[in-house]
Amino acid sequence: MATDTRELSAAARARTAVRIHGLERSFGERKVLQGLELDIRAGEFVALLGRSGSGKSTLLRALAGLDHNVYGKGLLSAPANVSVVFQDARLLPWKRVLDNVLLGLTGSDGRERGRAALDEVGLADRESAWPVELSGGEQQRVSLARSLVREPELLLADEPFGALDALTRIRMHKLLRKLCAAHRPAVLLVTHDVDEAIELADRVAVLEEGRITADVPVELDGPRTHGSKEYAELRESLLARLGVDEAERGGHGASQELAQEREKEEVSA
Ligand SMILES: Nc1ncnc2c1ncn2[C@@H]1O[C@H](COP(=O)(O)OP(=O)(O)OP(=O)(O)O)[C@@H](O)[C@H]1O
Repeated sequence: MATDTRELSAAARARTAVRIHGLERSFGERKVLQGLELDIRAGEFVALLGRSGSGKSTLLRALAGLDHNVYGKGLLSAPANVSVVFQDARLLPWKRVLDNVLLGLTGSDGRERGRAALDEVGLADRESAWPVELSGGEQQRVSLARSLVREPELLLADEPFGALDALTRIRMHKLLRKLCAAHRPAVLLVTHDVDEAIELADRVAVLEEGRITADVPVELDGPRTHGSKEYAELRESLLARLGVDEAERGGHGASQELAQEREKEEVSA
């Protein structure tokens, strides 16, 4: 874990950043969110798992204020200062890297903050590059810098690493952990990857049939490596909850090579 952790006071940690109570959302006859309940405390990192079509992106869009048709007897309270990271970096191709980071940023110290954010994601020397000159992982790092330079109270991430290769993804996990430890936003990360959820989150929630049906704290001591019994038990229980059967389980991220790579990254963290 990063050493530059910004400690939140006990009072700040106890503050609820996101409160969702009885949220409903339908598309025509199809009820996607049905009385959903979820709270996220300030600085807390929650991963959201769920089968394809279970409504994860619908929930994220509602929280981001991008869905003006959320209705029903629901309560949704989220901070105004929200940043969103998507699976594709969504950089403007006609703007250089630093200008992409600065998009919409106000204040006289903008360029300085933008450069500092690029430095945090390891791209200080690429500020004048065009997006097309960057790899997919580098573009996603610019997208993270663009999100965090705004010091959001809430960071929403919709499968941000889904399009990256497995090794780049591991490195991005390490970077995201470092950035979150430094900036302490509340985070809601949508992912299909159970390992990603366990490695990054304080809590893992499962969305099924429009509701949160499991909300599990990740209480693993030490590095979250695949080798530990606790990790394996939590992974199994989440996969079972998602209805992934025995034959499908070893899959994503479980190869020996990736497990070793993860451990190397943990040791150097
Ligand atoms: N604008 C829309 N109009 C009609 N139906 C929609 C709309 N947006 C989402 N849906 C439907 O709502 C359901 C949930 O979609 P959503 O994108 O939230 O799922 P998801 O859990 O994010 O899926 P995935 O993991 O595949 O990305 C799906 O059945 C989808 O077809």
